[in-house]
Amino acid sequence: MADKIIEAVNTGLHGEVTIPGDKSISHRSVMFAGLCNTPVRIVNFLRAQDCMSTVKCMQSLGIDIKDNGTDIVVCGNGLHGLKEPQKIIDAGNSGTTLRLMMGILAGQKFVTTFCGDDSLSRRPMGRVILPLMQMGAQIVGRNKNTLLPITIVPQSDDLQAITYKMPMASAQVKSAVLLAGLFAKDTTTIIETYPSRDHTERMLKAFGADIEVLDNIIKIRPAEKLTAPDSIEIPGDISSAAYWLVAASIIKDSDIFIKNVGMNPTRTGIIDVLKDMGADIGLVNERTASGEPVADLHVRYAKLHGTQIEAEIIPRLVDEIPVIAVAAAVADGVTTISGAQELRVKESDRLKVIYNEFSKFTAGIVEKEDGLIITGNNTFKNASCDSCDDHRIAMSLAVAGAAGAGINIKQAQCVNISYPEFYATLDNLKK
Ligand SMILES: O=C(O)C1=C[C@@H](OP(=O)(O)O)[C@@H](O)[C@H](O)C1
Ligand SMILES: C=C(OP(=O)(O)O)C(=O)O
Repeated sequence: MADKIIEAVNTGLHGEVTIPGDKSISHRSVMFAGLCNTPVRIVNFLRAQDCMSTVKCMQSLGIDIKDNGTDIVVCGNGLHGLKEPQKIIDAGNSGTTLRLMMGILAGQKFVTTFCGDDSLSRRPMGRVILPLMQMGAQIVGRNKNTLLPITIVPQSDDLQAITYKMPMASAQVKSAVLLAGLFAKDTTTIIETYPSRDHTERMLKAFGADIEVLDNIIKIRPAEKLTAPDSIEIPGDISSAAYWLVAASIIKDSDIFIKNVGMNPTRTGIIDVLKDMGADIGLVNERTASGEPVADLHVRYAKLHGTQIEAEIIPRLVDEIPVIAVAAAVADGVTTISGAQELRVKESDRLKVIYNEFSKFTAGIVEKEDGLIITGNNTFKNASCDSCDDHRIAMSLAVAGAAGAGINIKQAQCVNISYPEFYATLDNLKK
Protein backbone atom coordinates (compact mmCIF):
# COMPACT_ATOMS: atom_id res chain seq x y z
CA MET A 1 0.00 0.00 0.00
CA ALA A 2 1.43 3.33 -0.93
CA ASP A 3 -1.40 5.87 -0.75
CA LYS A 4 -4.68 5.38 1.11
CA ILE A 5 -7.85 7.29 0.32
CA ILE A 6 -10.14 7.87 3.30
CA GLU A 7 -13.70 8.93 2.44
CA ALA A 8 -15.67 11.44 4.49
CA VAL A 9 -18.12 9.82 6.92
CA ASN A 10 -21.57 11.32 6.52
CA THR A 11 -23.78 9.28 8.83
CA GLY A 12 -21.59 8.86 11.91
CA LEU A 13 -19.56 5.95 13.28
CA HIS A 14 -21.51 3.09 14.85
CA GLY A 15 -20.90 -0.30 16.40
CA GLU A 16 -18.17 -1.89 18.47
CA VAL A 17 -14.42 -2.07 18.24
CA THR A 18 -12.18 -4.35 20.30
CA ILE A 19 -8.80 -2.72 20.82
CA PRO A 20 -5.68 -4.81 20.08
CA GLY A 21 -3.03 -5.39 22.75
CA ASP A 22 -1.08 -2.53 24.30
CA LYS A 23 2.22 -1.93 22.49
CA SER A 24 4.20 -0.87 25.58
CA ILE A 25 3.00 -3.85 27.63
CA SER A 26 3.47 -6.31 24.73
CA HIS A 27 7.14 -5.29 24.38
CA ARG A 28 7.73 -5.65 28.10
CA SER A 29 5.92 -9.00 28.34
CA VAL A 30 8.25 -10.64 25.80
CA MET A 31 11.41 -9.06 27.20
CA PHE A 32 10.69 -9.84 30.86
CA ALA A 33 9.25 -13.32 30.20
CA GLY A 34 12.47 -14.01 28.28
CA LEU A 35 14.40 -13.34 31.51
CA CYS A 36 12.44 -16.00 33.44
CA ASN A 37 13.02 -19.74 33.29
CA THR A 38 9.49 -21.11 32.98
CA PRO A 39 7.25 -20.84 29.88
CA VAL A 40 4.97 -17.80 29.77
CA ARG A 41 1.85 -17.62 27.58
CA ILE A 42 1.09 -14.09 26.41
CA VAL A 43 -2.58 -13.53 25.63
CA ASN A 44 -3.63 -10.68 23.31
CA PHE A 45 -0.02 -9.88 22.36
CA LEU A 46 0.11 -7.06 19.79
CA ARG A 47 1.28 -8.60 16.51
CA ALA A 48 2.37 -5.28 15.02
CA GLN A 49 5.76 -4.46 13.50
CA ASP A 50 7.23 -2.74 16.59
CA CYS A 51 6.47 -5.65 18.91
CA MET A 52 7.69 -8.13 16.30
CA SER A 53 11.02 -6.25 16.39
CA THR A 54 11.18 -7.08 20.10
CA VAL A 55 10.29 -10.74 19.43
CA LYS A 56 13.07 -11.03 16.81
CA CYS A 57 15.51 -9.28 19.10
CA MET A 58 14.84 -11.70 21.98
CA GLN A 59 15.02 -14.66 19.58
CA SER A 60 18.43 -13.56 18.38
CA LEU A 61 19.52 -13.55 22.04
CA GLY A 62 18.63 -17.25 22.25
CA ILE A 63 15.08 -17.05 23.62
CA ASP A 64 12.54 -19.55 22.30
CA ILE A 65 9.40 -17.65 21.26
CA LYS A 66 6.54 -19.36 19.41
CA ASP A 67 3.25 -18.09 18.07
CA ASN A 68 0.66 -20.87 18.47
CA GLY A 69 -1.83 -18.91 16.39
CA THR A 70 -3.72 -17.70 19.45
CA ASP A 71 -1.04 -16.78 21.97
CA ILE A 72 2.70 -16.13 22.03
CA VAL A 73 4.67 -18.54 24.21
CA VAL A 74 8.03 -17.38 25.56
CA CYS A 75 10.51 -19.88 27.07
CA GLY A 76 13.36 -17.97 28.69
CA ASN A 77 16.69 -19.21 30.02
CA GLY A 78 16.63 -17.24 33.27
CA LEU A 79 17.92 -13.81 34.22
CA HIS A 80 21.48 -14.65 33.16
CA GLY A 81 20.60 -16.89 30.23
CA LEU A 82 20.78 -14.54 27.22
CA LYS A 83 23.29 -15.59 24.53
CA GLU A 84 25.53 -13.50 22.32
CA PRO A 85 23.66 -12.70 19.09
CA GLN A 86 25.28 -13.95 15.87
CA LYS A 87 24.29 -10.90 13.87
CA ILE A 88 23.60 -7.21 14.26
CA ILE A 89 20.15 -6.79 15.87
CA ASP A 90 17.71 -4.66 13.88
CA ALA A 91 15.32 -2.75 16.17
CA GLY A 92 13.39 -1.54 13.11
CA ASN A 93 11.28 1.54 13.86
CA SER A 94 10.92 0.85 17.57
CA GLY A 95 12.39 3.19 20.17
CA THR A 96 10.95 1.06 22.97
CA THR A 97 12.67 -2.09 21.68
CA LEU A 98 16.06 -0.42 21.39
CA ARG A 99 16.05 1.60 24.60
CA LEU A 100 14.71 -1.12 26.91
CA MET A 101 16.94 -3.79 25.35
CA MET A 102 19.96 -1.57 25.95
CA GLY A 103 19.09 -1.56 29.65
CA ILE A 104 18.87 -5.36 29.68
CA LEU A 105 22.08 -5.81 27.68
CA ALA A 106 24.26 -3.16 29.36
CA GLY A 107 25.40 -5.60 32.05
CA GLN A 108 25.91 -8.72 29.85
CA LYS A 109 29.20 -10.49 29.28
CA PHE A 110 28.86 -10.51 25.48
CA VAL A 111 28.85 -8.01 22.65
CA THR A 112 25.66 -6.71 20.98
CA THR A 113 25.36 -4.32 18.05
CA PHE A 114 22.08 -2.62 17.14
CA CYS A 115 20.86 -0.95 13.98
CA GLY A 116 17.42 0.38 13.01
CA ASP A 117 15.47 2.04 10.21
CA ASP A 118 16.03 5.62 8.99
CA SER A 119 13.70 7.10 11.60
CA LEU A 120 15.20 5.22 14.56
CA SER A 121 18.70 6.10 13.28
CA ARG A 122 17.84 9.80 13.72
CA ARG A 123 16.39 9.47 17.25
CA PRO A 124 18.45 10.42 20.34
CA MET A 125 20.01 7.49 22.16
CA GLY A 126 22.47 9.48 24.32
CA ARG A 127 19.64 9.79 26.85
CA VAL A 128 19.95 6.03 27.53
CA ILE A 129 23.68 5.61 26.84
CA LEU A 130 24.60 8.33 29.35
CA PRO A 131 23.03 6.84 32.50
CA LEU A 132 24.04 3.31 31.46
CA MET A 133 27.66 4.46 31.11
CA GLN A 134 27.38 6.11 34.55
CA MET A 135 26.52 2.60 35.77
CA GLY A 136 29.78 1.37 34.26
CA ALA A 137 28.47 0.00 30.93
CA GLN A 138 30.68 0.43 27.88
CA ILE A 139 28.69 1.58 24.90
CA VAL A 140 29.86 2.99 21.58
CA GLY A 141 27.55 4.81 19.20
CA ARG A 142 27.74 7.01 16.13
CA ASN A 143 27.89 10.81 16.57
CA LYS A 144 29.71 10.81 19.94
CA ASN A 145 27.62 8.03 21.48
CA THR A 146 24.23 9.49 20.64
CA LEU A 147 22.95 7.65 17.55
CA LEU A 148 22.61 4.19 15.99
CA PRO A 149 24.45 2.01 15.15
CA ILE A 150 25.31 1.21 18.76
CA THR A 151 27.56 -1.49 20.22
CA ILE A 152 27.40 -2.64 23.81
CA VAL A 153 30.82 -3.96 24.86
CA PRO A 154 31.05 -7.08 27.12
CA GLN A 155 30.99 -6.25 30.81
CA SER A 156 33.56 -7.92 33.04
CA ASP A 157 32.04 -6.82 36.35
CA ASP A 158 28.54 -6.08 37.73
CA LEU A 159 27.14 -2.63 36.97
CA GLN A 160 27.26 0.12 39.62
CA ALA A 161 24.01 1.34 41.12
CA ILE A 162 23.22 5.03 40.51
CA THR A 163 20.67 7.61 41.58
CA TYR A 164 19.35 9.13 38.39
CA LYS A 165 17.25 12.28 38.21
CA MET A 166 15.43 12.09 34.92
CA PRO A 167 16.33 15.05 32.67
CA MET A 168 13.13 14.48 30.62
CA ALA A 169 9.90 12.55 31.16
CA SER A 170 10.58 9.23 29.41
CA ALA A 171 9.35 5.78 30.35
CA GLN A 172 11.92 4.30 27.96
CA VAL A 173 14.89 5.94 29.70
CA LYS A 174 13.45 5.12 33.13
CA SER A 175 12.88 1.51 32.10
CA ALA A 176 16.38 1.12 30.64
CA VAL A 177 17.96 2.25 33.92
CA LEU A 178 15.62 0.07 36.04
CA LEU A 179 16.38 -2.98 33.89
CA ALA A 180 20.13 -2.35 34.14
CA GLY A 181 19.51 -2.03 37.89
CA LEU A 182 18.51 -5.72 37.97
CA PHE A 183 22.16 -6.48 37.10
CA ALA A 184 23.78 -3.87 39.40
CA LYS A 185 25.61 -4.31 42.72
CA ASP A 186 23.31 -2.20 44.88
CA THR A 187 20.03 -0.21 44.86
CA THR A 188 19.38 1.88 41.75
CA THR A 189 17.16 4.95 42.23
CA ILE A 190 15.21 6.96 39.67
CA ILE A 191 13.70 10.36 40.39
CA GLU A 192 11.00 11.55 37.99
CA THR A 193 9.70 15.12 37.68
CA TYR A 194 6.42 14.13 36.02
CA PRO A 195 5.35 10.47 36.18
CA SER A 196 5.66 8.52 32.92
CA ARG A 197 3.96 5.20 32.13
CA ASP A 198 4.68 2.64 34.85
CA HIS A 199 4.22 -0.68 33.01
CA THR A 200 7.84 -1.68 33.71
CA GLU A 201 7.45 -1.12 37.45
CA ARG A 202 4.15 -3.05 37.58
CA MET A 203 5.37 -6.02 35.57
CA LEU A 204 8.78 -6.32 37.27
CA LYS A 205 7.02 -6.26 40.66
CA ALA A 206 4.60 -8.95 39.50
CA PHE A 207 7.65 -11.02 38.40
CA GLY A 208 9.13 -10.79 41.93
CA ALA A 209 11.68 -8.00 41.45
CA ASP A 210 12.48 -5.95 44.54
CA ILE A 211 11.10 -2.65 43.29
CA GLU A 212 9.58 0.08 45.39
CA VAL A 213 7.72 3.19 44.23
CA LEU A 214 7.22 6.13 46.57
CA ASP A 215 5.68 9.18 44.86
CA ASN A 216 8.17 10.17 42.17
CA ILE A 217 11.03 7.96 43.44
CA ILE A 218 11.55 4.41 42.19
CA LYS A 219 14.08 2.05 43.74
CA ILE A 220 15.13 -1.33 42.37
CA ARG A 221 17.47 -3.85 43.96
CA PRO A 222 19.56 -6.37 42.03
CA ALA A 223 17.66 -9.60 41.34
CA GLU A 224 18.71 -13.23 41.49
CA LYS A 225 15.83 -14.37 39.34
CA LEU A 226 12.50 -13.26 37.88
CA THR A 227 9.45 -15.49 38.16
CA ALA A 228 6.53 -14.98 35.79
CA PRO A 229 2.97 -16.22 36.12
CA ASP A 230 2.01 -18.97 33.61
CA SER A 231 0.15 -16.45 31.50
CA ILE A 232 -0.11 -12.70 31.04
CA GLU A 233 -3.11 -10.96 29.52
CA ILE A 234 -2.30 -7.77 27.63
CA PRO A 235 -5.01 -5.08 27.86
CA GLY A 236 -6.02 -3.11 24.75
CA ASP A 237 -3.90 -0.08 23.87
CA ILE A 238 -5.44 3.25 24.91
CA SER A 239 -3.12 4.93 22.39
CA SER A 240 -4.94 2.97 19.63
CA ALA A 241 -8.35 3.59 21.21
CA ALA A 242 -7.55 7.32 21.06
CA TYR A 243 -8.34 7.49 17.32
CA TRP A 244 -11.87 6.15 17.90
CA LEU A 245 -12.37 8.34 20.98
CA VAL A 246 -11.64 11.42 18.88
CA ALA A 247 -13.36 10.22 15.70
CA ALA A 248 -16.64 9.41 17.48
CA SER A 249 -16.47 12.69 19.45
CA ILE A 250 -16.14 14.87 16.34
CA ILE A 251 -18.17 13.02 13.66
CA LYS A 252 -21.87 13.93 13.99
CA ASP A 253 -24.31 11.12 14.97
CA SER A 254 -21.53 8.77 16.11
CA ASP A 255 -22.22 6.31 18.92
CA ILE A 256 -19.66 3.53 19.50
CA PHE A 257 -18.41 1.06 22.10
CA ILE A 258 -14.63 0.69 22.44
CA LYS A 259 -13.92 -2.59 24.18
CA ASN A 260 -10.92 -3.71 26.23
CA VAL A 261 -9.10 -0.42 26.80
CA GLY A 262 -6.14 -0.30 29.21
CA MET A 263 -6.93 2.35 31.82
CA ASN A 264 -3.58 2.64 33.60
CA PRO A 265 -3.69 6.15 35.16
CA THR A 266 -0.27 6.97 33.67
CA ARG A 267 -1.88 6.59 30.21
CA THR A 268 -5.39 8.08 30.54
CA GLY A 269 -4.52 11.73 29.83
CA ILE A 270 -6.43 11.49 26.53
CA ILE A 271 -9.67 10.75 28.38
CA ASP A 272 -9.11 13.58 30.87
CA VAL A 273 -8.42 16.04 28.06
CA LEU A 274 -11.34 14.97 25.86
CA LYS A 275 -13.73 15.10 28.82
CA ASP A 276 -12.39 18.53 29.68
CA MET A 277 -13.17 19.53 26.06
CA GLY A 278 -16.77 18.38 26.54
CA ALA A 279 -16.59 14.82 25.13
CA ASP A 280 -19.29 12.30 26.04
CA ILE A 281 -17.29 9.27 27.23
CA GLY A 282 -18.68 6.70 29.65
CA LEU A 283 -16.78 3.87 31.36
CA VAL A 284 -18.37 0.45 31.77
CA ASN A 285 -17.22 -3.01 32.80
CA GLU A 286 -14.19 -1.81 34.77
CA ARG A 287 -11.85 -4.69 35.68
CA THR A 288 -8.14 -5.60 35.88
CA ALA A 289 -6.00 -7.76 33.59
CA SER A 290 -2.61 -8.95 34.83
CA GLY A 291 -2.28 -6.02 37.23
CA GLU A 292 -3.44 -3.33 34.77
CA PRO A 293 -6.87 -1.60 34.96
CA VAL A 294 -9.15 -2.14 31.93
CA ALA A 295 -12.60 -0.83 30.88
CA ASP A 296 -14.99 -0.59 27.93
CA LEU A 297 -15.76 2.92 26.74
CA HIS A 298 -19.02 4.30 25.32
CA VAL A 299 -18.43 7.40 23.18
CA ARG A 300 -21.00 9.62 21.48
CA TYR A 301 -20.67 12.73 19.34
CA ALA A 302 -20.45 15.93 21.38
CA LYS A 303 -19.66 19.55 20.67
CA LEU A 304 -16.07 20.09 21.88
CA HIS A 305 -14.39 23.26 23.06
CA GLY A 306 -10.72 24.23 23.29
CA THR A 307 -8.48 23.50 26.27
CA GLN A 308 -4.99 23.97 27.68
CA ILE A 309 -2.57 21.07 27.78
CA GLU A 310 0.58 21.63 29.84
CA ALA A 311 3.86 19.85 30.62
CA GLU A 312 2.61 17.86 33.61
CA ILE A 313 0.00 15.89 31.66
CA ILE A 314 2.12 15.39 28.50
CA PRO A 315 3.68 12.04 29.58
CA ARG A 316 0.13 10.69 30.16
CA LEU A 317 -0.87 11.42 26.54
CA VAL A 318 2.45 11.85 24.73
CA ASP A 319 1.53 9.67 21.73
CA GLU A 320 -2.00 11.10 21.49
CA ILE A 321 -1.07 14.73 20.71
CA PRO A 322 -1.46 14.30 16.92
CA VAL A 323 -5.05 13.07 17.26
CA ILE A 324 -5.82 15.62 19.99
CA ALA A 325 -4.71 18.26 17.45
CA VAL A 326 -7.44 16.97 15.10
CA ALA A 327 -10.07 17.37 17.85
CA ALA A 328 -8.73 20.84 18.72
CA ALA A 329 -9.00 22.02 15.10
CA VAL A 330 -12.78 21.47 15.05
CA ALA A 331 -13.49 22.40 18.70
CA ASP A 332 -14.89 25.79 19.67
CA GLY A 333 -12.14 28.25 20.65
CA VAL A 334 -8.40 27.90 21.11
CA THR A 335 -6.35 24.92 22.36
CA THR A 336 -2.79 25.48 23.54
CA ILE A 337 -0.33 22.64 23.95
CA SER A 338 2.96 23.35 25.73
CA GLY A 339 5.79 21.35 27.32
CA ALA A 340 5.55 18.87 24.44
CA GLN A 341 9.08 19.20 23.03
CA GLU A 342 9.52 15.40 23.32
CA LEU A 343 7.27 15.13 20.24
CA ARG A 344 10.16 16.42 18.15
CA VAL A 345 12.15 13.21 18.73
CA LYS A 346 9.52 10.57 17.95
CA GLU A 347 9.18 8.62 14.67
CA SER A 348 9.01 12.07 13.04
CA ASP A 349 9.22 15.60 14.42
CA ARG A 350 5.53 15.41 15.26
CA LEU A 351 5.07 19.13 16.05
CA LYS A 352 6.52 20.11 12.68
CA VAL A 353 4.65 17.41 10.78
CA ILE A 354 1.32 18.32 12.43
CA TYR A 355 1.87 21.93 11.40
CA ASN A 356 3.03 21.12 7.83
CA GLU A 357 0.53 18.40 6.98
CA PHE A 358 -2.55 19.59 8.91
CA SER A 359 -2.15 23.06 7.35
CA LYS A 360 -3.03 21.41 4.02
CA PHE A 361 -6.64 20.81 5.16
CA THR A 362 -7.24 23.24 8.02
CA ALA A 363 -6.34 26.76 9.11
CA GLY A 364 -5.37 27.98 12.55
CA ILE A 365 -2.35 25.86 13.53
CA VAL A 366 0.71 27.63 14.95
CA GLU A 367 3.88 25.66 15.74
CA LYS A 368 5.77 26.64 18.90
CA GLU A 369 9.14 25.31 20.06
CA ASP A 370 7.45 23.14 22.72
CA GLY A 371 3.92 22.73 21.40
CA LEU A 372 1.09 24.06 19.28
CA ILE A 373 -1.59 26.74 19.36
CA ILE A 374 -4.70 25.55 17.53
CA THR A 375 -7.60 27.87 16.78
CA GLY A 376 -10.69 25.73 16.33
CA ASN A 377 -14.04 25.95 14.52
CA ASN A 378 -12.52 24.71 11.29
CA THR A 379 -14.15 22.74 8.50
CA PHE A 380 -11.57 20.41 6.98
CA LYS A 381 -10.91 20.55 3.21
CA ASN A 382 -10.12 17.54 1.07
CA ALA A 383 -6.32 17.25 0.77
CA SER A 384 -3.39 15.01 0.01
CA CYS A 385 -1.07 14.65 3.01
CA ASP A 386 2.08 12.72 3.88
CA SER A 387 2.28 10.59 7.02
CA CYS A 388 6.07 11.13 6.88
CA ASP A 389 6.17 7.40 7.62
CA ASP A 390 4.88 8.01 11.15
CA HIS A 391 2.03 5.70 12.22
CA ARG A 392 0.48 8.15 14.69
CA ILE A 393 0.39 10.86 12.00
CA ALA A 394 -1.18 8.49 9.43
CA MET A 395 -3.99 7.48 11.83
CA SER A 396 -4.62 11.09 12.89
CA LEU A 397 -4.83 12.16 9.22
CA ALA A 398 -7.35 9.35 8.63
CA VAL A 399 -9.54 10.63 11.50
CA ALA A 400 -9.37 14.16 10.07
CA GLY A 401 -10.31 12.88 6.59
CA ALA A 402 -13.23 10.85 7.95
CA ALA A 403 -14.46 13.83 9.98
CA GLY A 404 -13.98 16.31 7.14
CA ALA A 405 -14.03 16.01 3.36
CA GLY A 406 -11.91 12.91 2.83
CA ILE A 407 -8.12 12.68 2.56
CA ASN A 408 -5.38 11.01 0.55
CA ILE A 409 -2.62 9.70 2.85
CA LYS A 410 0.84 9.09 1.41
CA GLN A 411 2.99 6.39 3.08
CA ALA A 412 -0.16 5.07 4.71
CA GLN A 413 1.14 1.54 5.40
CA CYS A 414 3.07 2.71 8.50
CA VAL A 415 -0.05 2.02 10.62
CA ASN A 416 1.36 -1.54 10.71
CA ILE A 417 3.88 -0.30 13.29
CA SER A 418 1.24 -0.20 16.04
CA TYR A 419 -2.25 -0.93 14.61
CA PRO A 420 -2.37 -3.18 11.52
CA GLU A 421 -6.20 -3.44 11.62
CA PHE A 422 -6.69 0.34 11.74
CA TYR A 423 -8.10 0.97 8.23
CA ALA A 424 -10.32 -2.15 8.32
CA THR A 425 -11.69 -1.06 11.70
CA LEU A 426 -12.52 2.39 10.36
CA ASP A 427 -14.42 0.75 7.48
CA ASN A 428 -16.37 -1.42 9.95
CA LEU A 429 -17.37 1.54 12.09
CA LYS A 430 -18.74 3.34 9.01
CA LYS A 431 -21.25 0.57 8.25
O1 LIG B 1 7.95 3.08 27.32
C1 LIG B 1 7.18 2.99 26.34
O2 LIG B 1 6.63 1.92 26.01
C2 LIG B 1 6.92 4.21 25.54
C3 LIG B 1 7.27 5.43 26.06
C4 LIG B 1 7.06 6.70 25.34
O3 LIG B 1 8.30 7.15 24.85
P1 LIG B 1 9.34 8.01 25.74
O4 LIG B 1 9.87 7.17 26.80
O5 LIG B 1 10.42 8.41 24.77
O6 LIG B 1 8.55 9.16 26.24
C5 LIG B 1 6.09 6.56 24.19
O7 LIG B 1 6.16 7.69 23.35
C6 LIG B 1 6.34 5.32 23.39
O8 LIG B 1 5.36 5.18 22.38
C7 LIG B 1 6.27 4.08 24.24
C1 LIG C 1 6.97 6.90 19.96
C2 LIG C 1 6.42 5.70 19.73
O1 LIG C 1 7.05 4.49 19.86
P1 LIG C 1 8.59 4.13 20.02
O2 LIG C 1 9.25 5.24 20.80
O3 LIG C 1 8.62 2.82 20.71
O4 LIG C 1 9.17 4.04 18.63
C3 LIG C 1 4.99 5.61 19.37
O5 LIG C 1 4.49 4.48 19.30
O6 LIG C 1 4.32 6.63 19.13
